[in-house]
Amino acid sequence: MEGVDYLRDERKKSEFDVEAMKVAWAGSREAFQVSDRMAKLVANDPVFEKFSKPTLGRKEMFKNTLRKAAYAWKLINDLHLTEEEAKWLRHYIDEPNYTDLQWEMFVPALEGQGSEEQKRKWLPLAQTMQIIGTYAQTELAHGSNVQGLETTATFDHETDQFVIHSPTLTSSKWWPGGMAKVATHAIVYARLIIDGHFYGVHGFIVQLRSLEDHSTLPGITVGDIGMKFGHGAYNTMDNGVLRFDRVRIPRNQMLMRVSQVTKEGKYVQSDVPRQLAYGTMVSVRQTIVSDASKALSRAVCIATRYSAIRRQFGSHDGGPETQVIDYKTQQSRLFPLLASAFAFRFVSEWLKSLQTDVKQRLEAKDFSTLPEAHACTAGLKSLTTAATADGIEECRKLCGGHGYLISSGLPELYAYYVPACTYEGENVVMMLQVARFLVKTVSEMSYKQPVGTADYLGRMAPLMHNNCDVQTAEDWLNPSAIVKAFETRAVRMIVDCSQRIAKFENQEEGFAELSTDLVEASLAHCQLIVVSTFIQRLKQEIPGKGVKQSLEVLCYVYALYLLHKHQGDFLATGYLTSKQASLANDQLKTLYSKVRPNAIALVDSFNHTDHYLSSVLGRYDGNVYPKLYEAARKDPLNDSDIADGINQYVQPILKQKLHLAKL
Ligand SMILES: CCCCCCCC/C=C\CCCCCCCCCCCCC/C=C/C(=O)SCCNC(=O)CCNC(=O)[C@H](O)C(C)(C)COP(=O)(O)OP(=O)(O)OC[C@H]1O[C@@H](n2cnc3c(N)ncnc32)[C@H](O)[C@@H]1OP(=O)(O)O
Ligand SMILES: Cc1cc2nc3c(=O)[nH]c(=O)nc-3n(C[C@H](O)[C@H](O)[C@H](O)COP(=O)(O)OP(=O)(O)OC[C@H]3O[C@@H](n4cnc5c(N)ncnc54)[C@H](O)[C@@H]3O)c2cc1C
Repeated sequence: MEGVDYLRDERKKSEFDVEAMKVAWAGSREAFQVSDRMAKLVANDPVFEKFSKPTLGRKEMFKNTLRKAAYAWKLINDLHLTEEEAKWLRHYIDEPNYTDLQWEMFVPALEGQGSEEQKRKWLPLAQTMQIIGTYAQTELAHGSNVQGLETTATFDHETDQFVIHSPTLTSSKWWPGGMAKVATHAIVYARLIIDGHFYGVHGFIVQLRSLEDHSTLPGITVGDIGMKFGHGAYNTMDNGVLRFDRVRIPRNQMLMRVSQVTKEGKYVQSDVPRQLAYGTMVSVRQTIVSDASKALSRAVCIATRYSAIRRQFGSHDGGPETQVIDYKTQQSRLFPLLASAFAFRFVSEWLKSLQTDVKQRLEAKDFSTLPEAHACTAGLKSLTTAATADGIEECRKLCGGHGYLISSGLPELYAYYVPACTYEGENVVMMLQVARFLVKTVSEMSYKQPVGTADYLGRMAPLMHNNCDVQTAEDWLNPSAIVKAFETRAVRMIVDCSQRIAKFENQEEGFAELSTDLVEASLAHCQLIVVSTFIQRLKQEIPGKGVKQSLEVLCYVYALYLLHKHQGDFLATGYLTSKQASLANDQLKTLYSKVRPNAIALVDSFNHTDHYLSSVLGRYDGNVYPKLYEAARKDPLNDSDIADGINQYVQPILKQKLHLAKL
């Protein structure tokens, strides 16, 4: 039997309706249809071929990406694609490029931070790509500490302009995507100075390049910051360095929704919180959570299909060897990642609805849910990107040696993905933001009832004293037992930190001293959100034979896997006995055997095309070995029998007549 037959057999084992599961994964039938249409459009168009990418040099690779982006823009216009379709199209093209910054950051920054007048002027230009923008916040010396940025924007009364300047080497903007070679404009974050007074960091629209011939404008120095981790992965993007030598822009190019500077040089803070200036980061963090489930599902799909095809050991009578997916150790590493992909998918949907709600409230000048939305987005960004980056690497290992080949699709996926742990808020820094929110919520509880994702803190008294009543492994198959365990662990960790901070004379000092524990408490809080959201999702109607049941199994796998992984927390907080923790682990192993027959069908439900996966190991048809061999044959080193350099550097060594004694 070949891999093709193995996957065919696996698909027959499925206990649920795969087509219905595809809809559940996508969120709705319409969402499925849009993404499916765009996936096929990209996969069937030779312009979007990407197998040659690993062999291209940086310049060729960059040019090739520009070509694809231009063609994609033509398709978007010619086919009158909707915003949603265009987003999926870019997603399936699968090469980071300047349009990510244009659509994910530049346009949202104008929308979220521009005044009505500014939006009227700049948005049509950006939305029709007459200008191309980037988000220039991070500098050589400061990324996380936004208030520490050094670039200055000094108001000049006489000319009614701001003077944008890079006073030091360390104030050079460093990292913004698309900035080195493509962007014509940037939202530049700089310290506002009026009459020698500092008014904090604000965003300014600055033109970098001529719209006539694309040359850099006077006073601007811009370039690429150099190759990044992994060859093909993120090197299609021109992350840039940018310096200003007293560049002048009109006063009306400061983003003026949150605060304004008048013609007279008066600084006016409007009635919206100044944190709204960070709104672009919040919206992109939500997109990043959604991206996490896509990246993880991609890696899991490759590793699962390959694990069903790969056989090692176990043949005693000349019969077939054991499929590696049947090893319990393989299952215990793979299936929690499969469950995590679904968990992240559902939590990202929930986060999107939370953001929509916050947006509507902001329009009505209700800012009450902003701190919670910030904490949720920051925390879930951190949790999902960290787990996804680790998960992709685990999938590479699950594929043994072949996982290390570029043709497996995993090394480049990892290299592309791993900076998500750093950009848009370094993960530890983000968890500390969650901790601030939690500690503050606890300290305000005597006069303010916690709401939303923090509402369980309001039930602190029972949660501090309850004990787990699980007695058998089956008792763990109960959503309320699971939620109670996660709530109790989180509440006890947060309260413990809060009480210890309160003992410090200086609270900031206490916070710093306890920051490692605080990060763990924040993680416990965020895991509770993911687990509860999964459980809530299962309370909704989910059509299709066996779909809900399969998702229930995955939900328990996700929760009990976390419980097992973090059992130290659950035991240390005194909620569980070691016997109950061990029962949870027994149940987890039983659940793995329920996932096993459905594993291939579950990864098929992601509806990933072979083009998108770009993996010989993850091919839908399972024809792995012949295609691995074929891919290897195509390597440029195999173009000729005698490679360049052999005659020059190897032959002379072979032809030396040295005697051992002389060596
Ligand atoms: C084969 C492989 C290839 C595969 C390729 C596949 C490619 C696919 C390609 C395309 C697909 C298309 C779809 C794309 C989707 C992809 C996603 C998009 C990716 C975009 C690309 C990435 C580009 C990256 C950009 C960046 O990184 S931009 C820079 C981001 N920078 C940061 O995030 C900085 C982090 N720092 C901060 O956020 C803050 O400064 C801080 C740490 C929060 C500051 O803290 P603090 O000093 O306390 O701040 P204060 O200003 O004093 O605030 C105090 C107060 O405010 C609260 N606060 C803080 N922030 C917020 C906020 N945002 N909202 C509300 N409130 C906030 C804070 O909690 C305090 O509150 P209290 O006073 O109450 O305590
Ligand atoms: C691929 C990529 C693309 C990017 N694109 C853009 C872009 O388009 N536009 C843009 O403006 N920026 C961009 N960035 C920059 C990115 O946003 C920053 O790198 C990120 O915000 C982290 O900041 P930093 O580099 O200053 O890290 P640092 O803050 O210097 O982090 C270094 C270490 O210090 C720790 N640390 C920092 N502060 C604290 C603290 N208070 N407490 C405890 N530990 C702390 C961190 O946990 C980390 O371990 C990009 C970065 C990458 C890698």
